[in-house]
Amino acid sequence: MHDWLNNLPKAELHLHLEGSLEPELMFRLAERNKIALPWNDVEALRSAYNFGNLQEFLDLYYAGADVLRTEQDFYDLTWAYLQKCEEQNVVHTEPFFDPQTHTDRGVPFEAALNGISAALADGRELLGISSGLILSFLRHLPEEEAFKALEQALPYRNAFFAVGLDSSEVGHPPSKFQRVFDKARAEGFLTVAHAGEEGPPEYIWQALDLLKVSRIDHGVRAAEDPKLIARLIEEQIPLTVCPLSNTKLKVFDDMRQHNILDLLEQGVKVTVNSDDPAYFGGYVTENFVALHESLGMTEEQARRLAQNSLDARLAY
Ligand SMILES: Nc1ncnc2[nH]cnc12
Ligand SMILES: [Zn+2]
Repeated sequence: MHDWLNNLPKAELHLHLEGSLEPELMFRLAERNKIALPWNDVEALRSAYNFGNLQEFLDLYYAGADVLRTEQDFYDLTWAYLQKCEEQNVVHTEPFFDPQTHTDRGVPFEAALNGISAALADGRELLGISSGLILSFLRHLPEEEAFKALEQALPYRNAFFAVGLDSSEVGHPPSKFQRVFDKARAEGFLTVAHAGEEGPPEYIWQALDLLKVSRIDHGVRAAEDPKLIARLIEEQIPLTVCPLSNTKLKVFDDMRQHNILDLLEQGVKVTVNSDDPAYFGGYVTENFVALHESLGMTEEQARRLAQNSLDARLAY
């Protein structure tokens, strides 16, 4: 069923590696690392995946990420995701990696990065999937902490092509990170940022004007500001939209209310992505299927969305 959507060649431009941690792998890593999880089994964990907003999800997501301890763990996580990409004809991916989630728990930056980088290299060689990694700062922490994460990354400059901004959005505007983004750009990084997921259109303006981003992650609340929509169309700034995420986190109550196809028809360069597929009910193909089933996305629209994702790649 829906092979035509699965078979479309596509890129994924909004994927948190830690969000691809499937419950089965979480339990396997917990056992391997002798960590007690607060859930009895995979079913109990899955039944906790009911979120009222972004923060409720993040609390569980950071708890789950605690099973990631060794280089091998990060390799296994990334490799499992790449195998999904192969199954779904995702030919290119630009995942986020949040080092602070791990270094703050005592996991060495190098262990995490080496595991991820080795899997991405194998993905290139064995699966033919091209990729580029985005170093993403946690916006609920102070800007100084983001500076430290950037400093840690500089010896591995070539492992990353961009920096990003994620975690709790409301109350943590892009302006809080202007200086660290200035520094990252001076070091030659491109920039992207989550904005307009739960936060207001003003945060999208700030991401564009202060952080000089090449893409907006989510951005669906831009629809509330016609001037902003005009700018996104004029400059063809891509939005990495994540439909299943948006309904799971109640940005939209129901998929039938999602605005991605309206934005597409207005001329906004929207793309389809999975965000945290292990938590939100599916990878890229499942997101396309949801748009087809709930919004009546046509084959022509699906092709345009897939082409947008290839056009919006930043890493080569
Ligand atoms: N949807 C999301 N928004 C912000 N930060 C995140 N980190 C992981 N998923 C996220
Ligand atoms: Zn995200």
